[in-house]
Amino acid sequence: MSEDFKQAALDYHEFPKPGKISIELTTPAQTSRDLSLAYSPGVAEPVKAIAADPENAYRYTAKGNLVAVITDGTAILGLGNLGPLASKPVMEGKSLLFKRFAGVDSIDIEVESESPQAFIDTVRRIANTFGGINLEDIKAPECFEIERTLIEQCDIPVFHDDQHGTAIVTVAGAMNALEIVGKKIEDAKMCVLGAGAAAISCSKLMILAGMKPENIFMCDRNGVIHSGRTDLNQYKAGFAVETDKRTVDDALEGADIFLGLSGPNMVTGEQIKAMAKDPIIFACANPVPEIMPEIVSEVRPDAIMATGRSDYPNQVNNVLGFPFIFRGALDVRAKRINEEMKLAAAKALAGLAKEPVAQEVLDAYGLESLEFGREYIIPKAVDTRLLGVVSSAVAKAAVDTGVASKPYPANYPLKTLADI
Ligand SMILES: NC(=O)C1=CN([C@@H]2O[C@H](COP(=O)(O)OP(=O)(O)OC[C@H]3O[C@@H](n4cnc5c(N)ncnc54)[C@H](OP(=O)(O)O)[C@@H]3O)[C@@H](O)[C@H]2O)C=CC1
Ligand SMILES: CC(=O)C(=O)O
Ligand SMILES: [Mg+2]
Repeated sequence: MSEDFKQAALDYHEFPKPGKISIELTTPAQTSRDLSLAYSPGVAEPVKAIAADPENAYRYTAKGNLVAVITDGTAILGLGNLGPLASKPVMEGKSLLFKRFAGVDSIDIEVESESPQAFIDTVRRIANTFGGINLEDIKAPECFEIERTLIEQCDIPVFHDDQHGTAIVTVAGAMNALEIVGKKIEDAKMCVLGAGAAAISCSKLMILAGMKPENIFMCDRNGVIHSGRTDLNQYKAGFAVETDKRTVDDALEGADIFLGLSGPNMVTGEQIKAMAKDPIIFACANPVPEIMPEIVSEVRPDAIMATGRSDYPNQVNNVLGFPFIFRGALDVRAKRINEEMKLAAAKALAGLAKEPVAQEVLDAYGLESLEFGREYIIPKAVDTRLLGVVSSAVAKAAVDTGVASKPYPANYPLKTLADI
């Protein structure tokens, strides 16, 4: 990043007001009567209605369209454990994306917690306020138990974005990339660098989409996760394979897909030379990928390349998932976000990339044309059709699998934010 760009990023966050989000009123609050309705004495009426029936919270408060973005700051992007306060710009950023792309109101909450249990207790105690909880940037392995327990204890959707949002977008991109190079997911071999929240969840969804577990070579700091290792936690152990491969170089040799969910500049051009023909390289660490696209195009011009960033083609980033997944889940008041809803979202994303691209999308990216192919495997974040296509696929899957408390909405598929 140039010094100019770094300063521009700081200025963006400082001006015109510090931060990226604020709260707006939805009802009039000008006159004495307005205030009597909004506050005392009028507010007592919805209070009594909710006390009599908790469902009324969805009718009389902002709960139904409000998602908490909650973190402990232990895995902020690929920057590591910099603590809750430092994570606030990322969490405000997620709130910005929720509102901008899917009309979901959201507030960031950065929790200082001494243990996973303390974090769980904090989230559980404030869950009533929200229609959904988006867990963000919580490191593995703690994130798995945190999410599992909160799903069990809360009656609203709890979704760890780094796990499932990332997995949905990765599977969508990988399905399309494999189609473009004429390979089948059942035959594809994948080297995964990283064995944390995102890597484990992406690998699980790839298996659900058809990849063979024995074709996944996952690597952590100690190399390939194989059946001879005795240092694995239960989540990594689920990916231990019977193999002679030991290093990242071994795992890359002959691999059809490289999926990087680790940290900056972890692999070199030399290392990816050994991948199979037409390699698919998803270097998804943020903000600096495992390998830069410029290096890949030099050594492997036959590669399909994706990063998590907005400034290169093929942005494989959970921004394409979480706003629309919550939109669909909230609108049918789903109790949880299940595997069927995740796969439906992935398929909807993959399908949209094959449709003609709107002029407004081309304008936003300064492009003359764009069509399904090596440089366009996944829709652009500003594509307004994402709202309708992904949220309706998620809502339909929720209704079909019995986790929705409301029917498929009459106003679906949504065309614009004004339809919400
Ligand atoms: N594009 C996108 O949409 C997303 C991208 N990401 C990116 O993925 C990365 C990981 O995030 P997340 O899963 O949440 O974090 P976690 O802390 O849960 O996992 C990090 C993983 O990276 C591994 N790792 C770190 N350094 C190395 C190394 N030198 N060699 C091998 N493995 C290494 C760790 O290995 P070990 O287990 O040995 O400690 C760990 O398994 C981040 O860069 C993040 O920005 C995450 C979510 C979404
Ligand atoms: C994109 C994202 O959530 C991450 O890099 O952590
Ligand atoms: Mg994240």
